[in-house]
Amino acid sequence: MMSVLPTAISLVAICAFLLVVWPFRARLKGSFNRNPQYPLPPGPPRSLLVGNLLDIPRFRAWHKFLQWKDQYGDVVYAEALGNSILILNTIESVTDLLVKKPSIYSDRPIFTMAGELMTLDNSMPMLQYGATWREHRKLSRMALSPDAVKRYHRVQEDIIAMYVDSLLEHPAEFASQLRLTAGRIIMSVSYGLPVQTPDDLYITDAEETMDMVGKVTVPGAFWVDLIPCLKYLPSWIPFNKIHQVGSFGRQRVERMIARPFEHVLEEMAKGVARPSFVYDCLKKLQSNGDASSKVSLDLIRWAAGTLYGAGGESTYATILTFILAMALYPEVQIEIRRELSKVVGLHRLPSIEDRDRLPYVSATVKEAMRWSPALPLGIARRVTRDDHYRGYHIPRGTIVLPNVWAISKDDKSGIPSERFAPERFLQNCVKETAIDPYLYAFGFGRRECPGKYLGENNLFLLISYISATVEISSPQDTSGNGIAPNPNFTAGLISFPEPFSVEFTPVSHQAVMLIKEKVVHVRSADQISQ
Ligand code: HEM
Repeated sequence: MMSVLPTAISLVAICAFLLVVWPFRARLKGSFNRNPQYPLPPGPPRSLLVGNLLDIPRFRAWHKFLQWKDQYGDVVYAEALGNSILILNTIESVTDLLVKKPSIYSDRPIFTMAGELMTLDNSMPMLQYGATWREHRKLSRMALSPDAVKRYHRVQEDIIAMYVDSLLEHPAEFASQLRLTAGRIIMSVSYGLPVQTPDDLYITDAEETMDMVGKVTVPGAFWVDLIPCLKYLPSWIPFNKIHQVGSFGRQRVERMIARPFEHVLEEMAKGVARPSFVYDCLKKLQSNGDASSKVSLDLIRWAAGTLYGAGGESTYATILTFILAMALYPEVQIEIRRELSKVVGLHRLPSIEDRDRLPYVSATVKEAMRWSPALPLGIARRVTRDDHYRGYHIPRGTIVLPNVWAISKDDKSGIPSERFAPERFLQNCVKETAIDPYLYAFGFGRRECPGKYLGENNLFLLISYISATVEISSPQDTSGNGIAPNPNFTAGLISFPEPFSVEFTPVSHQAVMLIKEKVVHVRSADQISQ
């Protein structure tokens, strides 16, 4: 009895603290920080204890935020358990804050579960805005600048040709093969893994880890993200899984970033490593006489691991969206093929160099990014200093969510936003073109996606190779009627279409032969170099 009493008292004290003091944190902070000249931005009424926690849906919050835009305006303020949240619903407000005030709006919120407990706060998308983040950006510029990505055109074309071949041979696996393809491109860029690699093992590893990351980074997925001091609760407390989940995630993340990196170290030691981001970085370290510095090796390890995590899933999500849209809007495919046959002809496959002469295909790439953006709320930011905007006070520590989904719903072109219509981006088709998704789908300001140029090339090549070779259609029922897939999308940080079925039919014998010849060539070149 004597030993139970202190434990019970401390539990009651912890619970009292969590329930009573913590939720008032923002209010208390606010009353010290608040500039009385400026009120907080408008937003839904907040309850005393939990703020708007119960108003913000755990899944697809972007829909609710769009409704709030109609009720409260472009810039909406909310609170959840003591955390201030600012939702930016227009490109103007995002540009004013995230682009024009980079020193205040380039930090990231702290995710206790994913960041601290699973160690993902070492990865570039989650790194705090500071010296280490700058080092990461410097390294990624070396591999991903507009000039640097030209080196990857060949390998992108080879891997994408193999994907299109898999559509002909194993059409039912179109989604899993696409994920593998997006992963292979990044693995090849980051670690120099061969095109048809026996090391798909690394990709499967990374996919599983990224699945987990997608779930654990949904804002509000864990109470410990809303109330960080919960991490101090001892693991023996019943139902407290915080440390167990954290430790499982940490091991997965460590495996994902360590194994392919060690593979490159081994290949370099044998003298057979292929050029890659890791190879280039390690060579540079060697030439600086810094090759055994643990800090530098760790930095490269994390920078490379981050590329896969950040780049593979967003490419997969965007192209899966394109495939779904093509089953629903066959007229778009007809137009793409018409343009491809006019500009590229029927005797070769498209290439990056054709892009400027393919305005409809380029507009389709934009429409695939707009119709259902891969990151509907971008990646959140955190305000590092008190600020004011449009007469409102923005408190330090506020989490900022750019509502990319709301921005993408603009219909100033006159074409309803629900329709998949590349024409909205073509000056000769509409009076006023829609906002260019390159201004929002890849993020903003200093934290804008560093993989943008590689990503754009992936999207362009995938869309043009697929369209040049196969026609995508809805499956048919027994009476021959098309069963149109439902355009439903998942609810994580990265949102992609929920599983759906489509059919792929070769557009011509000639188109199939072009892909087959390319694949034979890729396979033999790959074998020679192994
Ligand atoms: C369709 C393709 C892609 C889309 C839609 C996309 C989108 C995004 C978005 C929205 C962000 C957040 C930016 C912000 O906070 O403002 C981001 C960050 C990032 N992306 Fe991408 N991305 C794509 C492809 C890639 C690729 C191919 C790579 C790497 C090879 C990559 C690497 C990164 C990294 C490292 C970050 C974190 C940047 C930072 O926090 O400083 N992305 N991306």
